[in-house]
Amino acid sequence: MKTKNNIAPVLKIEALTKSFENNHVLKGFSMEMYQGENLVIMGKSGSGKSVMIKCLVGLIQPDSGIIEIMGKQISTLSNQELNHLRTEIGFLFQGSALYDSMTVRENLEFPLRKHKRNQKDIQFLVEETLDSVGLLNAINLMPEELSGGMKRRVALARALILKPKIIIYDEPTTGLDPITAKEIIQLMREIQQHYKTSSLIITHDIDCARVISNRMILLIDGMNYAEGTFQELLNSKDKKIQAFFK
Ligand SMILES: Nc1ncnc2c1ncn2[C@@H]1O[C@H](COP(=O)(O)OP(=O)(O)OP(=O)(O)O)[C@@H](O)[C@H]1O
Repeated sequence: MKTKNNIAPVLKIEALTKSFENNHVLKGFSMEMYQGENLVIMGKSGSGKSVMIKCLVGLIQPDSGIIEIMGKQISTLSNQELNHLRTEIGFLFQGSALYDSMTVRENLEFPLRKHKRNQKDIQFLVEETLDSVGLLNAINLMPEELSGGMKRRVALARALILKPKIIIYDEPTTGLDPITAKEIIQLMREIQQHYKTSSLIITHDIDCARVISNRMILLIDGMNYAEGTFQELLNSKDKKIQAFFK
């Protein structure tokens, strides 16, 4: 396997293509992500970020290309192996997507049920994870009783509860006021330090990208058009790159 400084990537995408009829969305997108890094992917609306994530987690089939997660090529895995691999990945989707009819505790218990843990372990994990997002006191509340920022924290706790090696954040600050967005970004940084996860962050929020990214990739015209640190990309003279920072 190709490595950088002898470290294998936790995630590797090579020459990914996906079209919907004449709409060629991904045209050979490649990237690598390494353990412990916060990698931000930016791209204009409709550039194919969600399509890329769906390919990554096996929700849609790419037309061609290779995806490796922790050294495993996902197209070669059985459903059972794929399901197991998915437990190593946490997701924070747009809009939080909590179950409205369940309490915070039940929302967090839900992903654990499938994994045959005993009630005592479940209770411990739920409380530990809620504490790590600063919301232990909200454990018995219903989602409708939470603010937007609290909902996002609970969703983050749910993404973390199986202690994933990779977390995928899809627009983590969308719909939040600037102060709450800053709090969520700060929490993402703390979580990365505490759990040593690798984070793939899809965002339009340039402030979020500046604060959180160790490295960024710009998805333009279906390709990995540019990658580098925030500062490197900010200093670029390329007009397509500059457009992101205006
Ligand atoms: N299931 C599908 N069938 C047909 N076209 C699709 C499908 N899913 C996505 N597309 C098309 O693929 C393109 C990329 O969509 P995608 O949702 O990945 O964009 P995005 O970069 O995530 O945008 P946004 O930032 O607005 O969320 C769009 O033109 C979209 O219409």
